[in-house]
Parts: sequence; C-alpha cells; structure tokens
Amino acid sequence: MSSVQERPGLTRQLSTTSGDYCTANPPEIRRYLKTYGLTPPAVESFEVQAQRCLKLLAMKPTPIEKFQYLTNLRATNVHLFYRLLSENIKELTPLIYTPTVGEACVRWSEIYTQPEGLYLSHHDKGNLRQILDNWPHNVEITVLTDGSRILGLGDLGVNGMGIPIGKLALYTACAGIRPDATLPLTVDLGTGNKALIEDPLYMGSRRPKVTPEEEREFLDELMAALTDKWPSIVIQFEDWKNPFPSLERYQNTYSMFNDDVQGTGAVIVGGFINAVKASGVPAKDHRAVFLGAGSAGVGVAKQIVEYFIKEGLTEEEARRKFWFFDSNGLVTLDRGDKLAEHKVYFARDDNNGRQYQSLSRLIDFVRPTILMGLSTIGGAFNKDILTKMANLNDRPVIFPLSNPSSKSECTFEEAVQATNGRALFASGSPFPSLEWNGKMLTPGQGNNMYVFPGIGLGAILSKSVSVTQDMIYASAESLSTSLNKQEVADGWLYPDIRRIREVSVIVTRGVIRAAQKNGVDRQQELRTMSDEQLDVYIKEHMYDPFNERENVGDEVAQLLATASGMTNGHANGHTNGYTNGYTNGYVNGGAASNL
Ligand SMILES: NC(=O)C1=CN([C@@H]2O[C@H](COP(=O)(O)OP(=O)(O)OC[C@H]3O[C@@H](n4cnc5c(N)ncnc54)[C@H](O)[C@@H]3O)[C@@H](O)[C@H]2O)C=CC1
Ligand SMILES: CC(=O)C(=O)O
Ligand SMILES: [Mg+2]
Repeated sequence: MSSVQERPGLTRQLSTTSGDYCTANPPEIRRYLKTYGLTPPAVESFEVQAQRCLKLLAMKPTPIEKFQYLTNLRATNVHLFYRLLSENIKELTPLIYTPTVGEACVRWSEIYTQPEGLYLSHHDKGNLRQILDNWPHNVEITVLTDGSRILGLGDLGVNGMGIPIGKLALYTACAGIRPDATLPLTVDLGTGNKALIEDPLYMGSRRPKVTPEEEREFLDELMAALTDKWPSIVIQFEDWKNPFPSLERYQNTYSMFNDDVQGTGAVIVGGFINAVKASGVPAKDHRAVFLGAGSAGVGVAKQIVEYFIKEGLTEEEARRKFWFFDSNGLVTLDRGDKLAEHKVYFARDDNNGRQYQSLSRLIDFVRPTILMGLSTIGGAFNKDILTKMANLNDRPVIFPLSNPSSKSECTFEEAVQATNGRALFASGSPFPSLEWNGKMLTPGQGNNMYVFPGIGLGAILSKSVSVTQDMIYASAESLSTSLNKQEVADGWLYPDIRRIREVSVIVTRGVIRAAQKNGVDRQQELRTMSDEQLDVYIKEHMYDPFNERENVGDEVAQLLATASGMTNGHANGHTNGYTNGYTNGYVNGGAASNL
C-alpha cells in the first residue's frame, strides 16, 4: 500500500463523533489526522474497546447514569456506540429506550449536557425553512414530537427530546439507517406542565400550549419546510397528546406516519396473530376489553379490526368485539359526556343504559378472552382482574402495554402467578424471563420498536410518496411471520430481540411490497426484483457499524481507499470494500515515516 501521507491541512475540524480520536485508529490515520500522540499508543480492536465500555457501564450504579454514559459514547464515537449496541441489543435497549428514556425525559433539564437534535419554537414560525439549513447533514428520516404525551408520563414539553433521540438510535441499530441521516426534532409549542414552567432549569419556552389552530399552521409550515429541504424525507410523529388531526391532515400528502397510532397498532397485531393461534380460540369467538381509549388503544383496536376482517368477520362484527374502558368508565354512546371523535367508532350502543365504572364488573359482563392495557395506569390489572381472566380462559391474552415499566398495567410475574403460567403475555416495556414449574417462561415485548424501523426503512428505500395503511398492515403481517422454528416451538409471540436486524429486513420487504401494490413507490426499479433480490438490496443499504471505515471520516476513508486501490463501496452506503482494503493496506503498509 502506498502509505498515507500527512495532509498539509484538513478541510474540516477534527470531530470526536466520527471517531477521529478513536483508539482503533492505526498510526497512518493518526498521522493523517494529526492526532498522533493525542491518544494512547495502543491500536485497539473492537473487542478490547467493548470490554472497556461494558466495564465502565457496569460501574455506573443507576440506569440514568448508564444512559448518560451511552449518550456520551454516541456523541464521542458513534460507530463504537452502534457496534456496542448491536452486539448487546437486549441488554442496552432498556437503557437508551423504555424504561430509562422515560426517566431521562423527566429529568432532561437537569441532566442536559450537550446539543443533540433540532428544536423549533412557535416563535420561529415564518423562519422554519431557514433554520433547517443549520442542520449539517442530509436527512432521510426524522422523529418529531411536541413532548405533550411522553410515554405514559404526560406533558414534558421540550424535555421530550429524549424520545426522538432514542427512537432514532433504534432506527439505526435495528434497521441500519445511517446515524447521520436521522434528525431528532422537538417542536416547542408551549406546555401545560406548570412544574416545568416554574423550573428555573427548564429549557423550553414558558408559555401555555398553543391553540389547535396555531399548531396546525405551524405544522403546515414545518411539513412543507422539511420536504423542501429534504424531498424524500420520512416524517414519524411520536408522542403527541392528540395525534389524530395531523395524521388525518398529512398522511396522504407526505411520507409520514404516526408511530403511536399506526406503529403500535401494527406491532400488537403482529403478536396478536400469534396469540390467537396459540389460544386455540378462533378469531370470531374473541372478545377484547381495552383499558385506555387514547391514541394507542384505538390505533391497536383499529388494526385488529382489519385482521378480524381478513379472518372472515364483517367490519360490524369485528368492531363489536371491543369494549373500551377509559377514565370515565365503559365508553358508550349514552354515558353523558362528549366523546372524543376517535372513541365514537368503538363506543357501545348495546349497553341498555347501563354504565360500567369498574373494570372488574365489566370483565364479569363481557367475559373477555383478551385484556389490553394502554391506560398509563401502572398496576391496573390487579390480582382480582388477572384471576378473573385466568378463570375465564384456558390461555388468556394479557397485554399490559403502557410505558415505561412503572406504568405497566401488570408485571410478567403477576400475570404468570395469577394464571399459573397460562397467560399469552406481551408488555410495552421489557420484563425478565422467569422459571415457572421447572420451565423457563419468556415475556413478549409488544413494543413498536419491532416495526417502526422497518416501516421507516421501507418508506426510505421505496421512496414512497406517502405511508399507506397497507404498508402499515404489511409490517404487522411480516412481523408475525418473522419468528424462527425455535421461537414458534417455545410459544413466543414476538421474535428474539437479538434478531432484530433480520426481522427488520422482513418487515422492510413487506412494507416495500405494499408500497408497490399501492403505487406510491418512486424507486420503481425495486418492483422487478424477486424477494431474495430485494432482501439483498435492503441489506446492502443498511448501515453496519462493523463495516464502517474503522471510525474515520469520509475524507480519510476516501484517501485510504484510493491509496489502497480499492473501490469504495460507499455508493450503496456500504464500505466493505474499504474496510478490507484498509485492513490489508494497513498490514502491508507497515509504519510510515512522517509523524
Ligand atoms: N407498547 C407500545 O409500543 C406503546 C405503548 N404506548 C403506551 O400506551 C399508553 C397510552 O398512550 P396513548 O394512548 O397515546 O395515551 P392517551 O393519553 O391518548 O390515552 C390514555 C388513555 O387512558 C385512559 N385512562 C387514563 N386514566 C385512566 C384510568 N384511571 N382508568 C381507565 N382509563 C384511564 C384515558 O382516558 C385515555 O383514554 C402510554 O403509557 C404509552 O406509553 C403507546 C404507544 C406504543
Ligand atoms: C413505545 C411508545 O411509542 C410509547 O410508549 O409511546
Ligand atoms: Mg410513543
């Protein structure tokens, strides 16, 4: 290899994020970057780096300190962060996502140390397009929140920024969307949280929430600005208290979706299809009680209606399989309050004037096979409720889906104990496996993280002009088929999270095929590919931190690739060629003379 020469002057500032100071950088790179001597002499392998990271992580006594450590690692060595995450996805996801991200958002004002993501305030209206120019990267996907309903923790204003950051880290780890192509975006439209407004450390504007009309005008400008700046951008709305107006307004005109309504609906249908099979009860004989009739609850039920219709029920029969219970009791048409529009579809009209204020009594009345929790009320599925479900069913379907863990309607252990291990269980946040009667039982995690990465990647790769309902439903069906033989034999409802990248390929393929069926795909050359070819194409376009340029920036990578005579595979977003070329080059090149 022709040795890499010291450059007279770098055209960019040295960056910790891209790994300019990475201890994996060999001498040539260090000389080139003029970081030679600025890091300890050893050239480390990933294994050694990972060992140190995991030791440091273990030394942090609390989840929030582990969260802070990982945040710092992402900011200082992004590829190392994603290598560590992809190798330890099961162990690290709870630290960067639910439940820990919930605590991080609650304490955001207190723990903030460095900028991440983009904040746009209501007073920036009129200048949004211009501000987007401050973002230094080309963006393929954004997660957009107003912080008004962060997990089940309520209105956290701009402190909700932890959610877009966490979700996008999973887009990268699970579906291989390049980290620098993701934009965490929080809009500061005021907050109704008095404690935040009075907190001297709060970093948002201290104004009440804008009106729905003001929000609409702001979002109209923002959606237009985002697509003007990045024409193929996919926009995921996340954790809005009232997500329905924007979903209705934009879903046919932008490549957007709402994860809490649509992603959650899809992920639950994915696991639910497997639960129905395992329950031995045909779809037509199921009855579902839902605790919580918000965006997630209604989103889930609507998608299950679609599944029931595919199973041969009429829409009317499918709709009538649901009884919603919210903070005012059973949702009925005649209960005397003005129902929010999204609740009307499932409101009961066959209650003969009877209103139910107790979940326990409602269960006696309905005799459900399915109990779902999307209520934000931790512990709401108490022993009495769970025992009733156990007495009514051989295999009760019990899904306490509220996040974070403190808001889960019950724990896995409680469900197992009350049903003697018979519950078909999935929760929104993770619970540990446990031994029951000599058998290891593993809970499902019914969390939209199984589908949103594939929905996003499918929309990006197909360059879909919108995200259609068929694309969302395809993600659910694909997920339900993604379990391997062992997982099926063990009675799991969801695949092992450690296989999430494989699962995301299957989900992405389903989403792309649905986009093609609906004719919303702009990348039409994918239409002629077989499924096998499409899978190869998807994998080739997934960022793989292990195939990155040994933690050096583009400029150095380019130079090294040229120096080693390798063709850089960067055109398709991959750098295998470079990595190999680089390693060989390094081994053959030996030490260069200029320091
Ligand atoms: N597992 C997953 O992937 C997902 C889980 N979620 C979780 O679902 C929960 C709900 O989210 P959204 O529907 O968006 O919130 P939301 O605020 O729109 O709805 C909450 C619902 O719970 C009801 N509720 C509140 N207190 C109640 C009580 N004491 N008794 C009965 N009902 C009560 C409310 O009336 C409302 O219908 C959150 O904890 C969120 O983290 C949301 C999206 C995805
Ligand atoms: C998982 C998720 O999106 C939520 O709890 O809001
Ligand atoms: Mg959410």
